[in-house]
Amino acid sequence: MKEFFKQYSPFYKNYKLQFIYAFIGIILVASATAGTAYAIQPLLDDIFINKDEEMLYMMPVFVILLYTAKGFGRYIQAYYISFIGQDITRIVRDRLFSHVLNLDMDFFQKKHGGELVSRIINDINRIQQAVSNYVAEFIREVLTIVALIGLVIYHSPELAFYGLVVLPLAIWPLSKLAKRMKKLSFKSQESNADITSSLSESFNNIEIIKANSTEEIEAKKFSIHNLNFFKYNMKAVRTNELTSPLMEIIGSLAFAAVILVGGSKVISGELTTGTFSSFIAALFMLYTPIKRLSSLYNKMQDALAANDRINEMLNSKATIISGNKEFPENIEKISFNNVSLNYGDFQALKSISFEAKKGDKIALVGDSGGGKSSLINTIIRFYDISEGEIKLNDNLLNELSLKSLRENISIVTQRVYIFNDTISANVAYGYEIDEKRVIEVLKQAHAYDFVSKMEDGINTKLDEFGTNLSGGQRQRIAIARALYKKPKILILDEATSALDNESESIISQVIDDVSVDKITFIIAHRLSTIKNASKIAVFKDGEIIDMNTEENLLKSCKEYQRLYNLANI
Ligand SMILES: Nc1ncnc2c1ncn2[C@@H]1O[C@H](COP(=O)(O)OP(=O)(O)OP(=O)(O)O)[C@@H](O)[C@H]1O
Repeated sequence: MKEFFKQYSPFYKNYKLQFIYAFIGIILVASATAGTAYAIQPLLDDIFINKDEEMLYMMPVFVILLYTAKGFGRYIQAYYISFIGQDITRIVRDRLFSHVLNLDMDFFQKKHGGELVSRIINDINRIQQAVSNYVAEFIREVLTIVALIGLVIYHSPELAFYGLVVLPLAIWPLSKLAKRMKKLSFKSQESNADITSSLSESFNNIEIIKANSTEEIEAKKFSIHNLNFFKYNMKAVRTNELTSPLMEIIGSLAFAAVILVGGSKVISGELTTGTFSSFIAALFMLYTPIKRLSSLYNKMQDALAANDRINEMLNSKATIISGNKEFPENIEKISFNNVSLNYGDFQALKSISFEAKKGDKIALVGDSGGGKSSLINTIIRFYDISEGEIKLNDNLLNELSLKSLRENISIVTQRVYIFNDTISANVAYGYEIDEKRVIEVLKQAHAYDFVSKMEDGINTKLDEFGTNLSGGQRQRIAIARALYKKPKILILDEATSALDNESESIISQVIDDVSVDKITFIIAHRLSTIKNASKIAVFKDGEIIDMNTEENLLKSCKEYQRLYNLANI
């Protein structure tokens, strides 16, 4: 808990004014609560017993004032405290999202998208209450307790002793309950993340679910996660709700003692009825904030568990570190020297060495799993190599700034990413929209024909998955996006796989034209796509077993002959 507040206290200094207003509210609530208990004594002694008429008119005014002050105090406290909580969580959520976006590709491969969504939304919501409301409630309840304890001691120190002596008894069971709450909160949050993951998986894979009629299977899988969530929540409710009866039973012991001792003092005339009633009222009122404090402590455990999960993410660091050199103005060559790449224990690339020059179109071919995409991963630094070196001109790849490196590389993969925005914003993604250039690259990508026929042309809105486009049209938009930023390295990973033969051959021509001032890598299973490649690298089990022109490979490389024959069956 100390750690938690240490982590969030630096935020508080930005909210000095809001804290002052909230604190005024808290003081009003605490003192009005104690005032209400105090009011019972003059009510009984002066009005009912001494029949004091002046008091009869003063008391109603006093009570209205007390409750108005309490209501007003509660309102400003609630408003300003919520403001602080909402604002801190907004900032933490922004920070967490941009931190996560900057983590390695590997992190995203291992974590489920739904789990990340759950942490950024649900876990942060759970800390919102803790950073603000719980703090305010804590202060308010403590002040109320102090004011009420002051009042009971003022009325009768002896009775106060009997009324309060049992309190320490409650500490041990309450702390046990709190520990259990933290454990349960952690489990409940994990199963909440499972629910979100399961939902996002189902909606992302809806096509395959429908095509295989697996709605029922998926619904059953979901209901298992849902049931787990329910079970953990119910366990948490059981634990949390125990606090209240526990406190009440302990409180009843105190009341019993007070009635016995206090009652006999009233009978013997040592105490007035009014003082005794006011004392009892204060004691009653005292147990409410104490009960609230202990349930606050339990709820805090939920926030602590959420915070542990948030910190786990904030503490994961990117291992792909940016260099500080700019990408060379004029790219001459890229060279691979004995490059290996491991994914954990698995070696995906083994001793790769070759060089590609400006204007080269390097085709990467080979069986599935051969390592072609892994090579691309090393160029764009989605993964860092385990051995060897990659150089751009004479700069080591990892000496370049990541931003500059990625600004100068365009990659088109088989999976096309469309953002929920206009066609022009999708094409110019990450850059200022220059409509002339958008149209130019759409034409190059052979996409302008269909775009210009759309109702709003390049301003037509696409949805997130580009469902208002065909597969081939989506690919053309992706190719236009890749050309828009005038990359110095162009990577096409099965980028034309969804195109018909005619469009594919036109786009191959376009690629030939644009590739003169860049280095182009092309991965394609359709060998017609790579017929104009300057060199073809043949991958097998993470190695390049041969690299040559198609003509030479057909003469001397058995593996290429095999691929060629397979492709031409
Ligand atoms: N992120 C990853 N983590 C662990 N292993 C991976 C990862 N990406 C790829 N691999 C493994 O590395 C090997 C090479 O994969 P890669 O994607 O480079 O092959 P590929 O030649 O591009 O295949 P395809 O033609 O099917 O796209 C495969 O065995 C694959 O399972």
